[in-house]
Amino acid sequence: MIKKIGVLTSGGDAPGMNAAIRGVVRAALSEGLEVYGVYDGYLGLYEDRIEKMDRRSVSDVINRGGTFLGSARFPQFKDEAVRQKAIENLNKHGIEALVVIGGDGSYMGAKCLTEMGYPCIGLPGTIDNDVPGTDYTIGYLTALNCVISAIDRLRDTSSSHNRISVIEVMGRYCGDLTMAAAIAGGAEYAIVPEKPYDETQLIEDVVKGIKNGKKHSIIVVTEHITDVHQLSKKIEARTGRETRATILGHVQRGGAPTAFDRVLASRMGVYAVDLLINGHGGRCVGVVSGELVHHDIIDAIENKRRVFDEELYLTAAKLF
Ligand SMILES: Nc1ncnc2c1ncn2[C@@H]1O[C@H](COP(=O)(O)OP(=O)(O)O)[C@@H](O)[C@H]1O
Ligand SMILES: O=P(O)(O)OC[C@H]1O[C@](O)(COP(=O)(O)O)[C@@H](O)[C@@H]1O
Ligand SMILES: [Mg+2]
Repeated sequence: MIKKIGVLTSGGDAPGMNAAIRGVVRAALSEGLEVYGVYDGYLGLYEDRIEKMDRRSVSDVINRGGTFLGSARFPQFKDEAVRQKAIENLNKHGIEALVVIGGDGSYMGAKCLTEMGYPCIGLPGTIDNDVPGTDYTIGYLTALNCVISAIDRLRDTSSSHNRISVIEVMGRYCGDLTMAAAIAGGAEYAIVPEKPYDETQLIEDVVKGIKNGKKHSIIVVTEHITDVHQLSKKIEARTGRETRATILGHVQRGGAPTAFDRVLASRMGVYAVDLLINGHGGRCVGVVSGELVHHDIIDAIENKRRVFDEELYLTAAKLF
């Protein structure tokens, strides 16, 4: 049976990553395994910054946002020779399998290691909710709460000033955060990457809203679709209403994880260790309809697509 495992966090940090590391470390120790933490994701793996963890290593972290192990973007990991060095480092420590907590990019890294014969388990950790094979990623719902509270605040001031508010939300190329925040924040318009964007139509809809008596409007837009400052200027020019753009930025990534994310992360951490002691490597973990599931990581990346939630989209359309 497997005796030594490693754990790392990679890509953009997400609230609940600490709870997931803690789940992996404590479950592994409870099962009699040795567990090693890797600092700063694949970068630390390459640079051999690896330390043995004990139960106290993960004390006082369950409530903290971010990741105490650190994270990194390390594009060099796409290079096979770099990954080979990482595997050599793992072998040197006698670490037989690695739990990777991260988003779609980190999953690619874990898939590549698995293809090179080194077994990995992927846990979905990203605010973007863009990982295949799971309904929710660790950190998504915490970030969603943050976005909603920002929208609430912007609503207060934009309604006081009869202004239009354009709010840019993270998500990379996934509109889940935008869609859900728009519904929960009572926004008038949600612009997401999964649907065509028609700027002229949007501006005319805003004009129509004003004609129908709207005193202010909230438009929520996923990043990378348009320049929200330019869009605001165009809306202001067409409507004659003051319009302000707000890019929420990295505040969305921080803060204490919600109860849901702490529980989800803890469950997934324990589940990852269960998979490894039962001889499963090369898997990625998800939660589907409340149940934990695991998929082949290579198949999940090559063949599973994130399905856009049409029902949510249609619901939003009736509420705006
Ligand atoms: N195609 C790939 N092959 C190997 N490693 C990758 C690949 N894509 C991403 N990675 C690794 O995963 C890291 C995190 O990916 P990134 O997309 O930045 O964040 P996330 O995992 O949160 O989506 C990258 O910095 C890189 O080290
Ligand atoms: O922190 P950075 O490097 O500026 O990256 C910002 C990106 O990271 C995210 O916050 C999280 O994305 P990942 O989980 O893919 O890392 C995206 O929503 C955003 O586009
Ligand atoms: Mg990603």
